[in-house]
Amino acid sequence: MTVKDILDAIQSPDSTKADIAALPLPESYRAITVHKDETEMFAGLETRDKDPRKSIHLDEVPLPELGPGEALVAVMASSVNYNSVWTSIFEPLSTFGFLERYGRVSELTKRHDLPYHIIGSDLAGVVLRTGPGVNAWQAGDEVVAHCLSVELESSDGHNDTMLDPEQRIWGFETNFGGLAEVALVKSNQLMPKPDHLSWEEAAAPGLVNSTAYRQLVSRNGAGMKQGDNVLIWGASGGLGSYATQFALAGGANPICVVSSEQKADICRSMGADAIIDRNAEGYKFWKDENTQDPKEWKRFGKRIRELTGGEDIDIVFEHPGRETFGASVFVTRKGGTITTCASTSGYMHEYDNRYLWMSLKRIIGSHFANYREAWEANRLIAKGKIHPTLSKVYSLEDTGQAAYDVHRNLHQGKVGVLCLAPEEGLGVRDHEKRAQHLDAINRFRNI
Ligand SMILES: C/C=C/C(=O)SCCNC(=O)CCNC(=O)[C@H](O)C(C)(C)COP(=O)(O)OP(=O)(O)OC[C@H]1O[C@@H](n2cnc3c(N)ncnc32)[C@H](O)[C@@H]1OP(=O)(O)O
Ligand SMILES: NC(=O)C1=CN([C@@H]2O[C@H](COP(=O)(O)OP(=O)(O)OC[C@H]3O[C@@H](n4cnc5c(N)ncnc54)[C@H](OP(=O)(O)O)[C@@H]3O)[C@@H](O)[C@H]2O)C=CC1
Repeated sequence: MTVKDILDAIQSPDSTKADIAALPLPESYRAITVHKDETEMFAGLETRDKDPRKSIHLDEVPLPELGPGEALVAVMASSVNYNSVWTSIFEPLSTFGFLERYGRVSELTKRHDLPYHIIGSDLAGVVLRTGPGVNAWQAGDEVVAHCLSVELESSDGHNDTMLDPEQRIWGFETNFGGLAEVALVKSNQLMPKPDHLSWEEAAAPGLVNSTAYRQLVSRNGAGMKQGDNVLIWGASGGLGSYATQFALAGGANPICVVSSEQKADICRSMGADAIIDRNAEGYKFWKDENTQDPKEWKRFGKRIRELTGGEDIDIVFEHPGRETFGASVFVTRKGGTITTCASTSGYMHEYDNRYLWMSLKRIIGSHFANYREAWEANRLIAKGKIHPTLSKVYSLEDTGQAAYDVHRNLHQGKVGVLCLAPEEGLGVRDHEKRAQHLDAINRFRNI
């Protein structure tokens, strides 16, 4: 049995779930990997000069053993997330350290500690097999997978699964990720594939949509409410394109920061009207590598007040990190919230703490989403209330180029990858629902 036979069975209109369940599993499959013996290949280079096209490989790999509570999924499509960029440039750490640590947890997790790391934290596809103890899902189910991997053996994670001491991001801190023809997931990562979307559209939102949902909407994050002024950095990027949609759909007032007129247009087409082009307006929050310029924070804050009719920011949706964090803390209103999930430009932040404590502001750390939050975020996609922001789609062979584009900020919204799907546009089941949302679904395409 080869992967090609599996694809044929999935694509055949006559296949039943029983047929898929009866398919023998392939011994190997193609997967995007980075190699442990190459972790030093970029030593001495600046971050921006580390080229994912050099470190990302397409390899034939053996199928991993299926354990209890797990599922093997035939991956029709995946997407590029920034965590795969981090893995491919071995920053801030080599992810092989995560695999080694996971491998020490149990006999079964040893499988993950390999000299290659199959990366990728999103997928849309079809369940091939489930392990012992899995009842909610069966072979043939069309699914997407979120990227929260938890052991749940400790009480710490039973209120909010993100707090599990063995919480990991699948395809980043675990092996057998989604940028591959087959992926291994825990069955509690599975969610129904939105039926009005193609495989590549369904694979695009998962990670960023769930993260933006927790960070901005959930009470575990900023708990956004109607009328809030929400400053969204990178408002047309991966996270930001979902944060902007959540702000608009939730009756808040997004103030979108972008770096080009083209990106400003995308935000306008989503329905936002308060937009700051950080490039055109030339904000320079740092005078040099070690000194910030509070006058620039103030100029930025004045611009926000012009756009809001004199109001300041209730919630900052932060992720650029070092470059913007001082400004983010400054422009937040008294009692407001800065919610952060990343530090793309550097994780050693500096801000003037007087503006935080004297004005009773709060900084909230947020990371991915718990199962319930991921499910709620996916439900909004399935209902057509939030839409994928897929711009460009690459083949599995070209994943290195796709990751390069994201690393160099050459992309818009989300970048998709076809894994088993032979072409774009397949997998749509509800054409009527799709027709109602077609413009929104295609908003980011080919720009
Ligand atoms: C969904 C998508 C998400 C994204 O895209 S996020 C962006 C990409 N992700 C990242 O950039 C994050 C990458 N990860 C990291 O950089 C590291 O992963 C962390 C900095 C988050 C953690 O570092 P580490 O070295 O893994 O863990 P330690 O907690 O620093 O543990 C080292 C030692 O320090 C001890 N320790 C921890 N807390 C304390 C404490 N409070 N007091 C004393 N010791 C402490 C531990 O036990 C351990 O010790 P022992 O080495 O001996 O085992
Ligand atoms: N903790 C978590 O759960 C998650 C963390 N992340 C992390 O969040 C970060 C962003 O991810 P994602 O949105 O997918 O990435 P994208 O690259 O798709 O989007 C980020 C956007 O941020 C803007 N940006 C980048 N650098 C700067 C800067 N120095 N100053 C101001 N704006 C900047 C850019 O927009 P423009 O040029 O238009 O301003 C860019 O498009 C990554 O570091 C990622 O690892 C992502 C998802 C989950």
